[in-house]
Amino acid sequence: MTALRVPTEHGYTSASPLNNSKPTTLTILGCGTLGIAILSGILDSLSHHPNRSAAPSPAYPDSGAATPTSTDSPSLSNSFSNTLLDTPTRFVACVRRPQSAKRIRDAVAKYKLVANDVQILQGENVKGVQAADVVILGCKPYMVGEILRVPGMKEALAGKLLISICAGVPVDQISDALYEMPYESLFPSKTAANNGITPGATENPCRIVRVMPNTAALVRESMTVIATSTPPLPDHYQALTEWIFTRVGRTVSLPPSMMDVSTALCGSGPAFLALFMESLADGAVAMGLPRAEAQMMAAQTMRGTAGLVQNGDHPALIREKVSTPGGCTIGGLLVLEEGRVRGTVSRSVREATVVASQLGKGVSGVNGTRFFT
Ligand SMILES: NC(=O)C1=CN([C@@H]2O[C@H](COP(=O)(O)OP(=O)(O)OC[C@H]3O[C@@H](n4cnc5c(N)ncnc54)[C@H](OP(=O)(O)O)[C@@H]3O)[C@@H](O)[C@H]2O)C=CC1
Ligand SMILES: O=C(O)[C@@H]1CCC=N1
Repeated sequence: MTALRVPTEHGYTSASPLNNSKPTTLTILGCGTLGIAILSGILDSLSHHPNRSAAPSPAYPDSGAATPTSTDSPSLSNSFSNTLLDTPTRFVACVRRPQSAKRIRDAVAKYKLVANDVQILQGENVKGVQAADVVILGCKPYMVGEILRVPGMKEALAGKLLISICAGVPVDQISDALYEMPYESLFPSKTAANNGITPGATENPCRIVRVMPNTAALVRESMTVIATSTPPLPDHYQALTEWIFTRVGRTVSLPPSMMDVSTALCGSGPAFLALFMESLADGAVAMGLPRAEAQMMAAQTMRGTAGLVQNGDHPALIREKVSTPGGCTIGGLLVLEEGRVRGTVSRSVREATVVASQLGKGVSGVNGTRFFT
């Protein structure tokens, strides 16, 4: 038996009559640009495919390519049923300002089937976390301490899964804000001497996992990196994390040491690619193409090229195949090389990696101070 609950046109019902656990609630603590993108992507997934947990993305409607990890897999279903934790069907979004609340309301309004199950709270973070089974921490990196160190937060999080999407904030920093201890020491391995207890340790701490999605979660095309945890997440929390981020794109697991470069490549990547796309369109506009067509054509060309790479073609081979001897492509490519585009783009990823590593430290002006002491 699985304990998966599925949304229907008439509301939410349990897939199994034997499962009477309460609906699983996902709270986004700090629901701004990225939080809304993730929430919208999940709602889109649920509203288009209420009976399918591995819904294809709107960008590739027939392929299901954006969701390679099917949550229909027995292992995931079993993970949930073992703990009576369903996939989330209720959502809470926490912000401070009325205009932020309105922004969320406007964004979720179009997902009529599920929008009624989105509650927006202003200035009620602890209440939002109390209602949650799983929490996404979506505030700016420098706000993490201030948001987590409020009375009642630690208790509200007890035993729950806390997923941080904050750039440059290691798990230990979150653990320190909540428990004043490194994360690993919250879960001591049991020996005869300690009986699994560390002096001063918190009872029932939350599990923390760091992930790095990107803004394409809105169209369910995020590339999300899920950091491996020490100790590993319990299976049902690992499955829940993967469920959430496969709703909104692809996922990969990497060690925590890879999170800053992942932030630069995947988190910042849409901005870098948007700049390149604009440059392509600008060139075409300069040669007489109308702006709207130029932008659409640049976007589709970029997407098609990404598709070729995802289909197994090496980028260098794509370049060679397109470059007819004496043709226009090699002419254009050599202009790019003269402009040192490859070195410049690579350097921007290196720069963003170093800046990302500083973002959680609560200092301002991290750009322009690349040579940290
Ligand atoms: N934007 C992106 O593409 C990416 C962002 N990230 C990371 O995601 C996180 C969020 O970024 P982004 O969405 O751009 O930031 P936003 O500023 O858009 O969102 C932050 C949200 O947090 C809310 N917030 C701030 N303070 C509080 C508080 N005390 N209590 C409750 N809510 C609060 C804000 O609302 P209000 O002002 O009303 O309080 C706002 O809605 C960052 O840590 C960033 O590093 C990672 C990858 C990509
Ligand atoms: O620019 C930033 O700091 C955030 C993190 C990655 C994308 N946006």
